[in-house]
Amino acid sequence: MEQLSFFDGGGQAPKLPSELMDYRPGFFTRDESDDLMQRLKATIQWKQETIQMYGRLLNTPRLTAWYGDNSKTYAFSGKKYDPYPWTPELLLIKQRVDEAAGITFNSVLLNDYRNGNDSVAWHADDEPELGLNPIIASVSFGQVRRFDVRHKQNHKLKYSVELEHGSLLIMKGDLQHNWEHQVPKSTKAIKERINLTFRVIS
Ligand SMILES: O=C(O)CCC(=O)C(=O)O
Ligand SMILES: [Fe+2]
Repeated sequence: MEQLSFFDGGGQAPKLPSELMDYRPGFFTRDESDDLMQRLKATIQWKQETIQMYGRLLNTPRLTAWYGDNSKTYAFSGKKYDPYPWTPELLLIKQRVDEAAGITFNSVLLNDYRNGNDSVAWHADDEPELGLNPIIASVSFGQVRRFDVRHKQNHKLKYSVELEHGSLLIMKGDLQHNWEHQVPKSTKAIKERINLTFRVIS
């Protein structure tokens, strides 16, 4: 097993541990990625969800959408979702991702980070219907954003990767069990990013 590195915030980000994450930049070509980003922006039924926090109703800081096989409902942040049926764009992406991961995914959660103010807070995708140590395949289009991973018991154990336009990140091992991840806000004026996380829901 590889030695875990401490991330000091400066210098080079450590190499990603291959038992947790497999990062493939350029999984989709630039032309494919430009085209898919535009099509997803136009065709996905994006929604601004709300979350109950500290007794207040807050807007989720990004737009989301849930697609997949119609029998697979998904409970997320205390709500139940019925997925929309697969679209041609999603099936095209899913086919490539299924092949790369060697898995037939049955659902996808989409996130639209409209600008640097949109983000996802520290969490793990550890809902029971995903099973123990699930494989989740994450596809990114548009603005490069930083994806941080930290160990739940030791926040100094931390990795970061810049998720590029057209990239694939396969999350595996105990990443959803012993680690958590985030996409932090950015104070810079940055563009839109769309992320898709393909999952197997039981
Ligand atoms: O946008 C990303 O790269 C991660 C999204 C994520 O963690 C999630 O939807 O559960
Ligand atoms: Fe996640």
